Amino acid sequence: MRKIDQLTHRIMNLSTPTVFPVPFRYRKPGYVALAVTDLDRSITFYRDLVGLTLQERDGDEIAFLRCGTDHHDVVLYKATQPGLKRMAFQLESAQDLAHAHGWLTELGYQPVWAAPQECGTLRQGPTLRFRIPDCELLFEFYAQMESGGEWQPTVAKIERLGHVVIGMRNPEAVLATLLEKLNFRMSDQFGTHTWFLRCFPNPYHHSFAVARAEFDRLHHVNFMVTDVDDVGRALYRMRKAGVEIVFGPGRHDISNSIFLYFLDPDGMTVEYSFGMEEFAEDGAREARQLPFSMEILDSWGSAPLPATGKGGAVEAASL
Ligand SMILES: CC(C)c1ccc(C(=O)O)c(O)c1O
Ligand SMILES: [Fe+2]
Repeated sequence: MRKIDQLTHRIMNLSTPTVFPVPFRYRKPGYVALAVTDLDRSITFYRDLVGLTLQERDGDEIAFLRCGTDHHDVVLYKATQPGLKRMAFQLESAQDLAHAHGWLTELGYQPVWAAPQECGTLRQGPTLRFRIPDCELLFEFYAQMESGGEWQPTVAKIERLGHVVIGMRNPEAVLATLLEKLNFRMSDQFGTHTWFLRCFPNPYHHSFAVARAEFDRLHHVNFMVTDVDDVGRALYRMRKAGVEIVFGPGRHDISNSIFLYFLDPDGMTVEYSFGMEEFAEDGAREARQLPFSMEILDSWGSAPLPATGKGGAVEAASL
């Protein structure tokens, strides 16, 4: 059997923990922390063109934006280089968070509790951070975040922060950890380079996805919208504003989502999508190993421009 087939066979059989059930459950992808080179420029983009609301800014260094009732779904940090600072997941409860701490410690991942002052700035309860082997990405778990109050859509009826896709130089190692140790479930593999994962038991086809890349980097941040017209209107809004459209509009036959990808001011890729396959907690279908084909990637017939998914490294800063 070819090495790549052996690899695929191994990954596709990773879908449940091999030791015993992982002692915590996810509520949802919580928020994404991005490094941007010009805070005002990015606030204007994510607020006026993407449609998030500026909830709060901490001087000229940090901005909190939301697309729902949580205090933030995106946190922007002023930095010299654009990139992905961390990916935060909300767990189902404080008990899940406590169990996660013990579990991650047992695994030797040396999780650390964010300082109380930072939790205050983030308007979050206890917040855990850690890295996993062979991966630069900083993961964050929390259970409580202050509410930002009712959320009123503006230019788009965003439903939620949908998913984050990361490029990984060692996807096999990262997948083995995510699937065997961190309670992710595989929804589909696409070709030999992209794996779509659910943070269990969140039902959406993917909250997190891993793509093979030459170094650990952000591929894109996705926002799920309520209406297909949100995608159509975005196409013309972005064109009018001189924002580069890099892929779509189209339909991913993987998750059945209608999509549009465009670049933020730092060249980081943002995706709007409408519709997505959902999985029941019990009795969900098996993961598929889909062959790479452009028709599956976009059944409408578009193809991604080279700039798609290229902007921004995963920040390798200390915990
Ligand atoms: C091009 C990327 C990695 C991709 C492919 C498929 C879907 C989907 O089926 O929803 C995505 O959301 C993607 O971002
Ligand atoms: Fe996506």
